[in-house]
Order: sequence, then structure tokens, then C-alpha cells
Amino acid sequence: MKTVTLSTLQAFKRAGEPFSCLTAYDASFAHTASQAGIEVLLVGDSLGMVLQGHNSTLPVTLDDICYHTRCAARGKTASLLMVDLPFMSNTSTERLLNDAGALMRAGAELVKLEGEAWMAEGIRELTRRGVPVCAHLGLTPQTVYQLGGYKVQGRDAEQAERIINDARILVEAGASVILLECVPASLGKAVTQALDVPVIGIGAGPDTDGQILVMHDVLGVTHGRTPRFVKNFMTEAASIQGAFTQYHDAVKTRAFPAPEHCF
Ligand SMILES: Nc1nc(=O)c2c([nH]1)NC[C@@H]1CN(c3ccc(C(=O)N[C@@H](CCC(=O)O)C(=O)O)cc3)CN21
Ligand SMILES: CC(C)C(=O)C(=O)O
Ligand SMILES: [Mg+2]
Repeated sequence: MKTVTLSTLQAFKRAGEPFSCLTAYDASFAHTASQAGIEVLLVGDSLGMVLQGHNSTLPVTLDDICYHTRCAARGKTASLLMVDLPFMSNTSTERLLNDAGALMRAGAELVKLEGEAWMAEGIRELTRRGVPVCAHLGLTPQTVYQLGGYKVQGRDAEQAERIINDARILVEAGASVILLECVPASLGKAVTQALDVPVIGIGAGPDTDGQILVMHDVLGVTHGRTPRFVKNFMTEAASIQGAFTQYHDAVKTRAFPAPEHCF
């Protein structure tokens, strides 16, 4: 696979070709996922749940994420490396810039932050300084205590309109990619069609430009209840790289997500 950049993702969108994304937190799994053709790797703050055993992403620190970013960056090959800003990196623009700087020095190529329209200023300051940004909308796990649980977002027309509007504002502010989590498939499609930038979905239906899952879910090694949008690709694979390849192929052929994975 040729080195994946932001322009690669834009070209996929223009061509109507879906791309695959997967979380990775260390060198070995990052290497394996890259070799399987996964286009984007995410060092997600989900590491607080799947690696550290917390029941939310809030306890994850900047140092935790930097450590896993350095590990994943050494292992990955052609994939683009996206990295989550941790909870409360947005207490001030200065802190946001410093935290994003630390992630970029650790090996991030694209920084992801959870936020609504009010994050526009921070996104503008980051992109002005050469940090590409992915804005994460819909179910934002860092606000789980406000949302009252990991629930589908944008179900009513007013909420859906707000998510589309927020996405437009954040793209206008400089976001290069939008990630939509846990929204009705109709909203996933509407946001994807409304924007010129690539939209990555998780539980956002079959029509987003890219799909992402947590690696542990793809391998069927999660503890507790798994979300509806998850598929275990290990059941029909002979190896971990085989499972990643099957996930990648299923995304590329739009076999995944199927209706049972959507809201
Ligand atoms: N292993 C793992 N996979 C993930 O996808 C994931 C994490 N961890 N940790 C961080 C967040 C938390 N996520 C979650 C967790 C649970 C649901 C969930 O169970 N959702 C319900 C929605 C029910 C409804 O509102 O109708 C579901 O049935 O899928 C969704 C996203 C996504 N992220
Ligand atoms: C679930 C994805 C989108 C994420 O933000 C994470 O892994 O932290
Ligand atoms: Mg995250």
C-alpha cells in the first residue's frame, strides 16, 4: 500500500471508495493492521477501557496516549496515524496546542478531538500551526456522564440538524476529517453528503466515507456488553492479520456494516 495521507482520504471520498480504520495501541498490532491494508490507525483514548480496564475514557492521561503513540508509530507502515486528545485537553487554547504538540512529537499525523461547534476556535488555532484535525461528533465518550450513557445520538430531527450544523462549522474552522459515532444511518449519510471532507463512521451506518472499529472488538476480546455496531472478524479467520484483512475487505466491498450493525 502507498503511504496514506489526508489527500489519499480525500481521493477516496471523491472516488466513492470506502476506507478502513482501526484502533492500534502498540507496535506489533499497528504493524499487523498496516500490513493488512488498514488505511488509518487510531491511538484512541478507548485504551483506557480496553487496555487499562476503566469503564470510561476519562482517566486516560496525555502521557498514556503519548506512550502508546510512540509504540504504534514505530510499528505502522503505510497507514495514517490518528491520535485522540485526552479528556480536558480543551480547558484552554494554550493547553490544546501544547497537548496536540506533544502528540505530534510522539508520532501523530492527525489529531482527533471531541467537540461541538464551540471547539471551532481551537481547531482554527491548531490548523493554523500545521496540525491536521479530525473532529469527533455524535456520541462523544468523554461526555458520557453528561449524556447518561453510551447512547445513540441525533435520533430526533432537531438533534440531527445540530450535528450537521456543528460538522459544517468545524470543517469551516479547518477540520480535515469528521468522525461520527453512534448515530442513525440516515444522519451518517446526510453528514457525509453535506461535507467535502472525509467522514469516518462507527455505528453511523454504511454510507460514511470510512469505517472504524476498536481492534479488540474486531478480534472478539472485549469484556462486557459489546455495542451493536461491532463485528467479531476472528470467528472466520485463521490469524489476527487474517481477521484484520477480512475487516478491511468487508469495509472496501461495503459488506460491513450490515443492517444489524446500524441504528
Ligand atoms: N471496546 C470498545 N469499543 C468501542 O467501540 C468503544 C470503547 N471500547 N470505548 C470507548 C467508546 C465507548 N463506545 C461505546 C460503548 C457502548 C456503546 C453501546 O453499547 N451502545 C448501545 C446504544 C444503545 C442505544 O442508545 O440504542 C448499543 O446497543 O450499541 C456504544 C459506544 C465506543 N467506544
Ligand atoms: C471509538 C473511536 C472512534 C475512538 O475515539 C477511540 O477508540 O477512542
Ligand atoms: Mg476516543
